[in-house]
Amino acid sequence: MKEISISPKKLSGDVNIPPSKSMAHRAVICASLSNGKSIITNIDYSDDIIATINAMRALGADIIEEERKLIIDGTNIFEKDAGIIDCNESGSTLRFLVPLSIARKNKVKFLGRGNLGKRPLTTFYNIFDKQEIKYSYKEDVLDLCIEGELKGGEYKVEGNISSQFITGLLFTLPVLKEDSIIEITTELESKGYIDLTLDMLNKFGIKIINNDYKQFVIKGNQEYTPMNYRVEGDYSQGAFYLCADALGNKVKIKDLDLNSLQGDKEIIDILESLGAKVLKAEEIEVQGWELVGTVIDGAQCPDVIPITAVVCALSKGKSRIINAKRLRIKECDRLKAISTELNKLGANIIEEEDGLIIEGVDTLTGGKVHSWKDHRIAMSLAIAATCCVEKVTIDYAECVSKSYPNFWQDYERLGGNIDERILGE
Ligand SMILES: O=C(O)C1=C[C@@H](OP(=O)(O)O)[C@@H](O)[C@H](O)C1
Ligand SMILES: C=C(OP(=O)(O)O)C(=O)O
Repeated sequence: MKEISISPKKLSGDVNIPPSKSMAHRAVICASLSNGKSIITNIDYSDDIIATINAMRALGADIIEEERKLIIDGTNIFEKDAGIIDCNESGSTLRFLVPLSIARKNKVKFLGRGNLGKRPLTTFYNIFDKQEIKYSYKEDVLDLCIEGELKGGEYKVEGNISSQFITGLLFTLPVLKEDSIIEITTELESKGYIDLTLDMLNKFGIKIINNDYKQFVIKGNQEYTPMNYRVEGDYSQGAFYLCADALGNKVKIKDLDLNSLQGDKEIIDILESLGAKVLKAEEIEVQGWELVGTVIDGAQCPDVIPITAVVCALSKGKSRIINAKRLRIKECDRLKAISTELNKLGANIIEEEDGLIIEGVDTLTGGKVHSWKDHRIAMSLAIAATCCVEKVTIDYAECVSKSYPNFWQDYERLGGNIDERILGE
């Protein structure tokens, strides 16, 4: 276990935001399904992306790793039995690849770690029951065996548990023999992630009709065509620095596309609604000396809510975060985690069933906090530490490798004052 102690200090300088994890997952999957060679550049080898690369290899893709670049040939996809797919802690890898693994008759076992075995999969189990696909799983740890072949047709899927189920089906249904329709039975949350999926599919030659996110019409027998693609910067990670700036740090943020389809771009609107001034140029900067609490809807951008809570904790008056129930089924219960840990630092946050009520305070103190082994909680606490008057110590700091392996190096390069200690397990 790595413990990091941060002494109070503001961050300043330039940071290159790492490539979007969501877009990298999608590019690796689409390239692996293409008949021919694709080159995917600006790759960061985070734990989640490594899981997807290895999973696509297990399904038959040929993937060569070079420095920040992948050469992917999907010509032999589905030509061997998948065997074991280790998703590590990546919900995206699991939910994207469960349907894909049985696009052809297959017998496959999914393994994983951390909270992954506790995150919902019932949407897929309901489909398996309907299609008589054999499966067995263990409670709480991810150990899922599936045997069978997915058929096209009519799918009914809830929109408010995880958009990742829908993305998984959108990757898979075009390569089945039959045509398919997906009906979304409840209001769709995380819509931006479906946009990313549809956009990437379109780039790789797959056509899907989107009837206002209520219904997706998908022709079968389609073919993915290879292409070269550069992964753009990640708004979910950029959010940490945008929020840091709103709290008085001075970081210039590079490689965030202002025209991006990423749903987490909403962090810019959130900061503006709190009174921050966002300077939108090639390098984005935020100024925020008069932040005032407001109501923030988490339905479409769950991943930026923990860091948003840090900003609200230091904004004047009351903020409410609403429609954020899904944060409870991520790497940890993120509503509980962020409220508990920020309160240890002197914040005033009350947890509600599907959100948070945050009464702003003038300053945060310091002390020992728990990362809950969740990358987004650890990084949020590290940004909070830049506003604390005393030292902040964060445990299991290595968990950032799930999405941003160089986070602590970047933090230190920006002047962050950190001390590292390696302890036992
Ligand atoms: O499709 C994706 O890349 C993701 C979808 C979101 O999940 P939900 O749809 O479950 O909210 C998000 O939280 C996750 O980090 C990445
Ligand atoms: C929830 C996340 O990812 P995943 O669902 O892919 O595990 C995340 O990166 O915050």
